[in-house]
Amino acid sequence: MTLKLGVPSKGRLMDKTFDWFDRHGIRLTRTGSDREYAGSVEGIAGVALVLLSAGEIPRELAAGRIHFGVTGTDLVHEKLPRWEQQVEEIAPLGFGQADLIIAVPRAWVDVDTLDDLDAAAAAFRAEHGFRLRIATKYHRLVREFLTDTGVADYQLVDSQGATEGTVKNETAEAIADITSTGETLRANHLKILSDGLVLRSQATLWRSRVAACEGPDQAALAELLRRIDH
Ligand SMILES: Nc1ncnc2c1ncn2[C@@H]1O[C@H](COP(=O)(O)OP(=O)(O)OP(=O)(O)O)[C@@H](O)[C@H]1O
Ligand SMILES: O=P(O)(O)OC[C@H]1O[C@H](OP(=O)(O)OP(=O)(O)O)[C@H](O)[C@@H]1O
Repeated sequence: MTLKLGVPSKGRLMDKTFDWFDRHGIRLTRTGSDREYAGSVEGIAGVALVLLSAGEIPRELAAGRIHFGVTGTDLVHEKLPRWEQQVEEIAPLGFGQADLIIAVPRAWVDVDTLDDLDAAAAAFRAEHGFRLRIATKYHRLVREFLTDTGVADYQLVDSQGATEGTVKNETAEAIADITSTGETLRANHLKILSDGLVLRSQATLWRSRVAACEGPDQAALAELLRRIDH
């Protein structure tokens, strides 16, 4: 069976992933029109490129529909329960670094730590009759983190994008999202809690443990692992 390599189909991760494989003697290219999600692999036989949304690559790996895939640590940890059983981390790629953090309005001068947030959440509930809302798309990771750190009186509200805007829009009081330069947080008058780092993420090459059993082309597999020094 052709060895299938899943790569983000657009944006910052796609270009840097192509560069990374190029440095390892494997040339990935998009083919067809700008809009067509088709690609080719040169420099190694028996490998096919599958262009996918970064957010869907964890699921495709877990289902065994791709043998290898590139996506962020954050997306694998969020989307795959017990991810270690489903995928193997082959190599961090050194780009796409982002921190998943908890942030609150800068104007909350008394709230700098998770303990402060816990106290603020209890006070918020007493005053407003509903739980303080934290907007995020990282439901599993944030819930686990807040449980482990003892923050209780909150609710998660789903935000699939522009999460930092939810506080200004009054659909949430706090957020949990990834940050890289910190500019989006600053522009939206938010500050990171001093102990509010949930996860450090970067783009990573993963191997499906499920697809490994389903017989990819062994020569292609050996050659790919040799090229990436694994
Ligand atoms: N500002 C950023 N700097 C560096 N990495 C980032 C940044 N924002 C997101 N990332 C990383 O890029 C990866 C893809 O993020 P995201 O889910 O936002 O993808 P997307 O570009 O919206 O793609 P899609 O909608 O197709 O899934 C994630 O692993 C994330 O950690
Ligand atoms: O710390 P910074 O360098 O400012 O980057 C952080 C921003 O980048 C990502 O958003 P993206 O551009 O993917 O848009 P989205 O929020 O609509 O997903 C992330 O969700 C933050 O909003």
